[in-house]
Amino acid sequence: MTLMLASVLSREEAEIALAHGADIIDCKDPARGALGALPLAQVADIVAAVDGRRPVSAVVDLPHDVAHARRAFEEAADAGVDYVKFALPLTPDAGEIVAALSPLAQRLKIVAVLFADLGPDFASLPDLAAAGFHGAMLDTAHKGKGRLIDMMPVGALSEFTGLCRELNLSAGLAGALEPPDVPRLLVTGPDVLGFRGALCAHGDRRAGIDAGATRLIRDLIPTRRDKIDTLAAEWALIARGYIEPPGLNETDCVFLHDYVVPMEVGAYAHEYGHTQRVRFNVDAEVARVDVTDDMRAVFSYDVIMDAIKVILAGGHIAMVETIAERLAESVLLHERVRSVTVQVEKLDVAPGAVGVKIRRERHPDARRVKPN
Ligand SMILES: O=C[C@H](O)COP(=O)(O)O
Repeated sequence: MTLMLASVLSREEAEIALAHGADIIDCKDPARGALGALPLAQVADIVAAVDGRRPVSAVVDLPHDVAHARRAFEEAADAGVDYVKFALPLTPDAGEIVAALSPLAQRLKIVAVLFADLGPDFASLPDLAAAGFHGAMLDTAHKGKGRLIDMMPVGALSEFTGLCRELNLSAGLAGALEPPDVPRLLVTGPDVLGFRGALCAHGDRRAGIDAGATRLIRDLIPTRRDKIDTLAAEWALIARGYIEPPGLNETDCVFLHDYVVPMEVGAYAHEYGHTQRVRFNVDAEVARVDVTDDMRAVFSYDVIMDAIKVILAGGHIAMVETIAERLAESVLLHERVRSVTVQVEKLDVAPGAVGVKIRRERHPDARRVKPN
């Protein structure tokens, strides 16, 4: 289950985020860059306002002196937060700092933040796990210069969340995320999606948290159904195909046609070590919901394209059949998809195209029913 993290700078913003479904309240000062710490008194005030209704995280500016770094974390813990986030240094002594913070990991959930636009080194993830850290989060350092998915392809994001999963680290993704990014990033299986800008009016991370914007993000992230208690949430269930829309049983087709990418594919020895052109044609039969122009109801062709990119990021694949099966399975993960037809063709093997075309349906039992 992916959790929604909302970055706030006051108790008033924390109340809005809580009222509209945030799972984690993150204390951060957007006026101080990508990972600006709030004064401890403000953090303590937010903790008091939240009053245990949800976990609270806080950003700590990491002093480079290890003793001071440890003290900064202890002060955050004393303020009552559940998680502490800090920017993992890119300097050679990062491992030393991680090791020095390790003893604190017994009493505090520590999350190291890596920046997708600063050339993060995923090789540091095992050190974080060995130090007992709770998790790692990919964010963007230069706000206003693009979204996370602009800075790092979805295949690399999927690699990050996969590595974290293997290391039993919580995997967070953030970075100027916008509503259309949410279904695309859910495909990578993050434990946490973090937001500030998308929760604010007009996406301006330095404006205040906006109730409607926060509600939209909440509705885009599937939540435990036992928390569903509003018509809007029920409608979100309809949009995701958990329950049948009243009186509607038609489907729409969302497609991606003639998408040609260079890919390492083939079973012959001579097909290894280089790419060849592969063409994708995908038609997803999607349950129609009687709405327009609302992100909550969208099953986007982006999701199909991202699923292909995630498969590509996995390296050489011998059989086009394997590619087709994995792609169909990934697209069918989305509750609104009733069936999908996938055609995968190699274009450089013969004068024409060779490949496979499959059709897979959602298993009837897979359809969720509205909680009673
Ligand atoms: O961890 C969450 C960050 O505060 C994300 O902020 P942003 O959405 O403005 O990039």
